[in-house]
Amino acid sequence: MRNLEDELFPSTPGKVKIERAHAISRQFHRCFASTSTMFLWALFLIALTASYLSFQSFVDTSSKYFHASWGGMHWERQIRNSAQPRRQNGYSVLVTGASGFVGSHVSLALRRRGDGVVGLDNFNSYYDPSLKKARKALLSSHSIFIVEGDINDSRLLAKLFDVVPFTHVLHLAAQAGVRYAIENPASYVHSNIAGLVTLLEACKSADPQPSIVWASSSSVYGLNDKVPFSELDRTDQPASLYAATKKAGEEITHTYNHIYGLSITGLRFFTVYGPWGRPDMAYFSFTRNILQGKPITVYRGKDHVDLARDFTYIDDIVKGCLGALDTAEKSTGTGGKKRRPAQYRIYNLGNTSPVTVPNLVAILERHLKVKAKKNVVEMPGNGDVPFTHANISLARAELGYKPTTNLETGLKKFVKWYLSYYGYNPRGVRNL
Ligand SMILES: O=C(O)[C@H]1O[C@H](OP(=O)(O)OP(=O)(O)OC[C@H]2O[C@@H](n3ccc(=O)[nH]c3=O)[C@H](O)[C@@H]2O)[C@H](O)[C@@H](O)[C@H]1O
Repeated sequence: MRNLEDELFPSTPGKVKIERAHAISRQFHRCFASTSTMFLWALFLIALTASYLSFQSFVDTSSKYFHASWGGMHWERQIRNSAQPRRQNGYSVLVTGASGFVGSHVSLALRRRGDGVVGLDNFNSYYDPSLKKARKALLSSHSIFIVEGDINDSRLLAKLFDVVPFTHVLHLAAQAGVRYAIENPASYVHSNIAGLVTLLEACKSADPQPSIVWASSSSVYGLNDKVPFSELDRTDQPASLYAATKKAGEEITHTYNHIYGLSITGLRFFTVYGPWGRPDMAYFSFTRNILQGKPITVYRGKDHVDLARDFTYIDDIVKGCLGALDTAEKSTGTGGKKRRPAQYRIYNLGNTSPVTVPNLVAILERHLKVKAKKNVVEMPGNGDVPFTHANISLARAELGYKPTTNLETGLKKFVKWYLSYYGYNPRGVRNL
């Protein structure tokens, strides 16, 4: 009986050697053949994986592209229409942050007098984006088109300047809020530094270069205690990262003015308030809480001194912005080089009459006809300054800036708007 070994190795010795040799060689070939097959399979799999990955990245990139809310002939037509001035020698203004508080007001004012306006806004969720969408709808009803995009998107900016020879850029897009900088410092660097530089790069390369008017802040005066704050006062002691990024913006814009001939006007806004305002600001959140019967926190300075702000009404700020745009000279650069020195200006846009925070609350109580539940606490060390007070002589002389609305009147208008927008609904949800 042949055992298993016999089966494998036949009994003839000589033949065995030969057979064995053939068997080994066959096995070797089989083995080699299977190794090379495996190798080929492995190669095939690697190639498949690689092509899958590159396809995925293509899909990612293109989906980013295809899903971007900008681009295409229809989009370009909307941009051109919106940028078209309706008056002789009217401007074509790119307004960044156009769905923001100040941005929406100035855009409407520009449109009303016949200038062309294209808005740019990223609709971030720092505060309720539905308010920004509502402002967008308002602008849209006045034929102002707002591009949904970020000032950090250099391709988008290049495209916008490619489609429209903007005469002016009103740069209001920013991460606002003094105290939020403690929670999210990176957002300030992203918008107020990186975003600003990306925008200035686009402006510097644009042909023609636009004139730039942009929002700095009263917060740059920081710990300065010489009042009222004048543009000549020191601004090297910021109390918050917000203030530091705005101060950095003033230095950065100076550099672009110096090297590339961009015409620059920086406006230091003093606590702007009014209808369609920012829900994160004290007058707005106090109103909401008072109406909802919730307590409000009122900060107080050292030695029980009340905090005070030079609250400035939005319509006055709008006039200041228009004055700055109207007196802005043309930029002097081309092809990334300046041909001669360009205009560089900084102005305070305040109200010149500071009001204490308890006084602000008292005015709101009167207009709302509701008593506030106040929690008075020591001002936390989170970036606040005890007071602001603008000297506006320069803006008055050079921009024709003349604020006319006091806090009493301005808050009355704000409360009227607030109640019509949100209704009396105690939850503060908009009644549609
Ligand atoms: O001029 C500016 O450049 C800045 O103005 C605004 O900052 P501020 O002047 O700090 O306004 P805002 O927050 O309304 O606080 C007002 C007062 O209420 C006090 N305050 C605030 C909140 C609170 O809960 N309690 C309170 O007492 C608070 O201590 C303060 O005394 C913009 O937000 C900012 O983006 C920037 O534009």
